[in-house]
Amino acid sequence: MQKVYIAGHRGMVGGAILRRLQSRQAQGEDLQLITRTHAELDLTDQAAVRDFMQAERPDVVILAAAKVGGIHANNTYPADFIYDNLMIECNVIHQAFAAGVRRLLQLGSSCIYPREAAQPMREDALLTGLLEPTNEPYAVAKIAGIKLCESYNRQHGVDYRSVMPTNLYGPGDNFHPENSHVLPALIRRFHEAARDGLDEVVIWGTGKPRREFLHVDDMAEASLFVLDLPRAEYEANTQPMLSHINVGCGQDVSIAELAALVAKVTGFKGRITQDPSKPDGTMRKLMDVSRLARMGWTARIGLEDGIRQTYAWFLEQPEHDLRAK
Ligand SMILES: NC(=O)C1=CN([C@@H]2O[C@H](COP(=O)(O)OP(=O)(O)OC[C@H]3O[C@@H](n4cnc5c(N)ncnc54)[C@H](OP(=O)(O)O)[C@@H]3O)[C@@H](O)[C@H]2O)C=CC1
Ligand SMILES: C[C@H]1O[C@H](OP(=O)(O)OP(=O)(O)OC[C@H]2O[C@@H](n3cnc4c(=O)[nH]c(N)nc43)[C@H](O)[C@@H]2O)[C@@H](O)[C@@H](O)C1=O
Repeated sequence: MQKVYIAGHRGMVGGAILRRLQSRQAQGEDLQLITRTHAELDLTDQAAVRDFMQAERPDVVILAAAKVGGIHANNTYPADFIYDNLMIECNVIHQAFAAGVRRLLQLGSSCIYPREAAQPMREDALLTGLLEPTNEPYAVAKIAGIKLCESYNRQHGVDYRSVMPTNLYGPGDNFHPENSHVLPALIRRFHEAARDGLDEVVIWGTGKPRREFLHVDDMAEASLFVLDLPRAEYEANTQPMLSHINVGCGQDVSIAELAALVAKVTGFKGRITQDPSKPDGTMRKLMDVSRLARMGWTARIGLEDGIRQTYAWFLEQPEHDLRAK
């Protein structure tokens, strides 16, 4: 029996990972799944995390809890983004180690790479240049997460792994009108405009930045694929001080193209205009996913199909479940 703690199981990614593990359980895999809500266990509280890890002593930890948000939230609450994420990573990774956890997977983000990184961005672009200012505090915390794992591996011989997802979307996303990422924000805005018969939808920035979008079910599958790799295979494909693995689909679209796609899916027929007073952020961040492809995993869910499935899910949710208040 393996005892697996999923931190952040009520979030978009943690929820998708939990569903996959529950379906494995249902198929007979001998797993014990441990979860705590944010209200039950604040991961920024060192003593609470220590007590929890000592009491539960999981075999495996999946760290999918983080302070997460789009460009506006990152730019508006930089102290929350750096403090919460550093504290969560330090507490979960150190206290997991102290409780004897040998294997851990933590989730970073494609924003760890320099703003001007060569495209597509390879893992070895890390720490080669300046970061994008709109999310630098969050990115610094996410880089610290990678370095924490590598340092515990090097000093203590544990097996702590890192995956770096591109921009994610899907069921369970945050549809808040200001603090969310672009895809849920546009699904909500275009849906409401179509519903209310508006003739214009405004998108932030110039529409020219390009982003790569991965469906959360692909992300959950990739996370467990990386977690389940035999240690020798993980180590053969990474380096002790360059141990993270990019996760993406390998294709990007401009924000203007994305808006047109969301308009099509939601049935909005009016004009799409831009608000250039809002930040564009990084102009392009396309992942080089060849490391993960060599190891045997590639994405399956296409963008239009993924948006259609997410929109269908969105339509089924009561307003209060969309984190949109
Ligand atoms: N969404 C995206 O586009 C991307 C996400 N990632 C990474 O993937 C991971 C998962 O993100 P995602 O699922 O989208 O985010 P969500 O916001 O959907 O989920 C994060 C979860 O973490 C919990 N959490 C936050 N702070 C604490 C805390 N102090 N104590 C306990 N729990 C806490 C949240 O609970 P509550 O809501 O109650 O605060 C929430 O359930 C994160 O590491 C994120 O950085 C990386 C790239 C892109
Ligand atoms: C995952 C990733 O997410 C963030 O980085 P980002 O990719 O810049 O995030 P975003 O999804 O918010 O925006 C993408 C682009 O889209 C444009 N855009 C248009 N209209 C809306 C809109 O309505 N909302 C939002 N949020 N953006 C919009 C927006 O102006 C930008 O050009 C960081 O948290 C970072 O730390 C991180 O890891």
